[in-house]
Amino acid sequence: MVQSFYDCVTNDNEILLVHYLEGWRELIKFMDSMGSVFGFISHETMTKINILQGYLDGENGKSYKTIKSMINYELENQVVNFKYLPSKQVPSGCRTLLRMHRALKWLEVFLYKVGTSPGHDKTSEMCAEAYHKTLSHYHSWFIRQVAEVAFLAMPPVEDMYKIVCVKDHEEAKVVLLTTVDSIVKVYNITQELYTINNMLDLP
Ligand SMILES: CCCCCCCCCCCCC/C=C/[C@@H](O)[C@H](COP(=O)(O)O)NC(=O)CCCCCCCCCCCCCCC
Repeated sequence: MVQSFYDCVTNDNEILLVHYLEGWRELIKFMDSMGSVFGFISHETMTKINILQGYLDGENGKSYKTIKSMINYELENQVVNFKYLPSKQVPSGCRTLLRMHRALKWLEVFLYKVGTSPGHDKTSEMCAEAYHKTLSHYHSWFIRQVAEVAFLAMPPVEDMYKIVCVKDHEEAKVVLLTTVDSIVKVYNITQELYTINNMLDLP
């Protein structure tokens, strides 16, 4: 997963969509190993990945090579709707990736917390705290309630160490902070692209 997010960024600071999606697929594997309670989150994430993969494999796939080229292509071809979400069309790549981009901020804050809070074993609290600071702002009341319930099922920190294949907090800190580092790079580049194109609020 770290490798995919690392490989995402080219020397010109472009983000390769194929690796971005691979990183997300790896995250889903972690989530799936935490239990079926997270199934709906996993399913939601997979739906978004599949939309983007569909564009990447489609006839205009070359235009979806990087996030920047996707934005340019979709803007030039009026694929992005700034006013509402058309119900009968596949959502644009830009609005789909924006949802994942917002979730990436949650992940960054959460992993940083786990990596820098030795002895803090309440992953559910750290997860909820990260969610309140980030992704929850974009979710309806209903989704927020469902998310809160799912957080209660988060495994204890020792189990999370096993999931990320480390034995104690010291090792976890190195792995998690390296991960955070690569996520931050990807997040910042994406954020800048969405900001200059006025696309941070796409419906
Ligand atoms: C394993 C812990 C998982 C905690 C996940 C925290 C985020 C919880 C949010 C759950 C909401 C999902 C339900 C659907 C939301 C959608 O309404 C909403 C908006 O979409 P729309 O505009 O098309 O309607 N969708 C989204 O915001 C996308 C949410 C994507 C959530 C991705 C979560 C990824 C989690 C990766 C966990 C990896 C754990 C790694 C541990 C080492």
